[in-house]
Amino acid sequence: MANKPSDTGAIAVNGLYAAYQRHPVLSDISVCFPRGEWTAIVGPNGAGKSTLFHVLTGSMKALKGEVTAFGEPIAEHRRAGRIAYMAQRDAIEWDFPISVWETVMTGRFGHIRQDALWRRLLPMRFAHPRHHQAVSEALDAVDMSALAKRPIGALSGGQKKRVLLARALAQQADTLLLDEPLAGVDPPSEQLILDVLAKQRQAGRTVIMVTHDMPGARRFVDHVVLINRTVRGAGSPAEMLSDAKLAELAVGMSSE
Ligand SMILES: Nc1ncnc2c1ncn2[C@@H]1O[C@H](COP(=O)(O)OP(=O)(O)OP(=O)(O)O)[C@@H](O)[C@H]1O
Repeated sequence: MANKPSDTGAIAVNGLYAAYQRHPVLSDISVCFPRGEWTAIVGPNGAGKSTLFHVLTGSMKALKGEVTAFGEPIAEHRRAGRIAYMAQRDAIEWDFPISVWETVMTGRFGHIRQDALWRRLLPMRFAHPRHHQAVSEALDAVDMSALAKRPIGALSGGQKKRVLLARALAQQADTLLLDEPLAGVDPPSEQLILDVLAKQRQAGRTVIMVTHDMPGARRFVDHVVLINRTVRGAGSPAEMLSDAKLAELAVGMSSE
């Protein structure tokens, strides 16, 4: 049974509909992502998982419905830089001639916007020391400090994922939205990313990730939301990730 939206959630979605042109993708999504917990969003290809993130991040407008974060409209929460988003790897132009450090620094833009005007006009290397500190900590967390000066086009697939994660971490947001952070990475990078996310959760952050990695989800997350165009279930990993439940999800049947 899908859980009902409530103010106790980091993010509460109520009666959400979304479509591309006239093609409906999300229908009557009502779900609550518990605060301070690590949630996996699971569903088959084309189920609308990324689309839900597009709505939560404000890059796509819902047709209908309401989304709140910590009890306030999510747009306010976003404006205050309290939601970080890690897109899928192909959302970035990797041939763009910028370094790993500069890419991670772009995660600070929400905070830099609040700096004094004279500081904002300076080149990025003169940004306030707290932004440098946040970038250094994020690069350390994903073990990429040694490659800080490397052009992003010269990274491996797993390194690119780590850079995207570091950019999200550099935002120092209280909620992390991660679209397939484990896709296409080798086992050491996967372990590192899972460890980083476990630490974020221990630090009290709310972590919400889309994943197809069932073993990782079973081992690590607190909560699972099943989506196939609408919410097909929400609950513990043991309950939601059983073979029977996943088989139902794949064919789009409701388990309720
Ligand atoms: N920009 C777009 N224009 C039109 N249709 C789109 C667009 N983006 C996605 N879609 C369609 O919307 C549906 C949901 O896509 P979405 O990317 O949200 O699914 P997903 O669950 O994230 O899938 P995957 O696991 O494959 O990443 C799919 O049928 C997809 O083809």
